[in-house]
Amino acid sequence: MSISVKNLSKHYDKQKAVDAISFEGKPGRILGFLGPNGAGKSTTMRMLTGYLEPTSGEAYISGKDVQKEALEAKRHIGYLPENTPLYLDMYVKEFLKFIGQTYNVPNLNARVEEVIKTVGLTPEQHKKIGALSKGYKQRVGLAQAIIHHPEVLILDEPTSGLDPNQLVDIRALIKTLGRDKTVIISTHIMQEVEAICDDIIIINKGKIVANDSIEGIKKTHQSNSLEDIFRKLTA
Ligand SMILES: Nc1ncnc2c1ncn2[C@@H]1O[C@H](COP(=O)(O)OP(=O)(O)OP(=O)(O)O)[C@@H](O)[C@H]1O
Repeated sequence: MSISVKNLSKHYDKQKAVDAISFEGKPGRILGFLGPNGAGKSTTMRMLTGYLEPTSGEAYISGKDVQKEALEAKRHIGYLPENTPLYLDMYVKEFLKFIGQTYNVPNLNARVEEVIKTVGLTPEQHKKIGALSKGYKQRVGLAQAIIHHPEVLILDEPTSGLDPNQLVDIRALIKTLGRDKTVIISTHIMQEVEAICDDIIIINKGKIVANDSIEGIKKTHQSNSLEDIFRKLTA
């Protein structure tokens, strides 16, 4: 499995932000990681990427322990954090080259050109990042996440704040990127899950309350509405 999580927990004092969760992410599938505000989504994502130390439990990316083999694991991870932190004063290409260098990406100039095309940044490629619209900034975020050919993409609320047109474009892009990667995407937007995800995990108060394919969860709950199922499981 490209993503394997075993009994992962994060406690803040007495609060169990993430409480002994286990799940797997499969290659070529997009996994939606859903939950209400404060459920533990970002905390899980940050532990998966090795940026936050778990209180207990393990996470493996492409077979590498994110704590014990952090550098190896990071080579297989493309991460788009919530609110996409970017260097606004850098030019698009300058930034992508900078990120590519940190991963020692071979033939970097050609790879930068390639990712710019892949994410649809061509018309804006000569601008400073600070001058881009939110949708194009998000494309830069996705470009930096894929530049080193990671097997696993971890996307934390990748479409928040986008207008309806950009939303459709970025979702289509994620779907395309997901064909040959394992993607985990955190969101609380049900239409997003319907539009792009194959599998779904619902987390509530730090615990997993559902883990199934989209068809599977609808069948189990005898409902076609993910919104109703979500409310039932997280109320
Ligand atoms: N550094 C921290 N110190 C204390 N509590 C924290 C810290 N980070 C997160 N928490 C708490 O852990 C819980 C889970 O937070 P998390 O950000 O993972 O939720 P989330 O599902 O991503 O929420 P949202 O949808 O609002 O982004 C929340 O109750 C939050 O207040």
